[in-house]
Amino acid sequence: MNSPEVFTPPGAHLSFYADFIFPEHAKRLQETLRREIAWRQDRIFLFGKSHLIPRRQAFQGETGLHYQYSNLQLAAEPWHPDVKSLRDQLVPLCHVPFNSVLLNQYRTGGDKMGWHSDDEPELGKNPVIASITLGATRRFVLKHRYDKSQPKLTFDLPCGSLLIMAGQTQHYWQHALPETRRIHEERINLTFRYIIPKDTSL
Ligand SMILES: O=C(O)CCC(=O)C(=O)O
Ligand SMILES: [Fe+2]
Repeated sequence: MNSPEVFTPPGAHLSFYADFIFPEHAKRLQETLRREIAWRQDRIFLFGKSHLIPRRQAFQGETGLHYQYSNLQLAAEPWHPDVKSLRDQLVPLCHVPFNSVLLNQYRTGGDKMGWHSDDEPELGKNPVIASITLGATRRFVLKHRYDKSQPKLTFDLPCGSLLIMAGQTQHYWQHALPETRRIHEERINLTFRYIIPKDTSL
């Protein structure tokens, strides 16, 4: 594996590995996950109205973990073995004991994710998020939350790439995956996270 390209604009720390997974392996993995993941298209409520989210997703990890997102609470499903082996590669690389992953399936360029930060309290302070792309290259953009003079950052994330967001990135920056109508192929994205387990003994 080549060393990453590192980007450190004010308040962010991003490491980009263009070729984290070999192309043939990445392609096979995409096909396996497309077939074997229990993808769901949930509804969220925004300003009193219900919307189908513009992508499909799944949440996996250690038993008992939950991911809270808008009005949704997803309980962790058991690791898919191929997802678990990616986790096992990322733990020593990032020095983070990732215990969960959010999987997103963008069926075509019409599927997308709006501006947000991954700053839920259960991720703790300065969470490290490791993001793997399989399938179509889509544009991933970041913008500073407060300092509008900071230029936007754009990454074209290719199949098999890894982008690590670390440091204060989630406090000072938002990110999004805009729709790209000219793309008709699927992209699958896996964002590995460490969720602080709730102490159930209390
Ligand atoms: O699909 C992507 O690259 C971004 C996913 C993301 O931001 C998230 O899951 O929080
Ligand atoms: Fe995110």
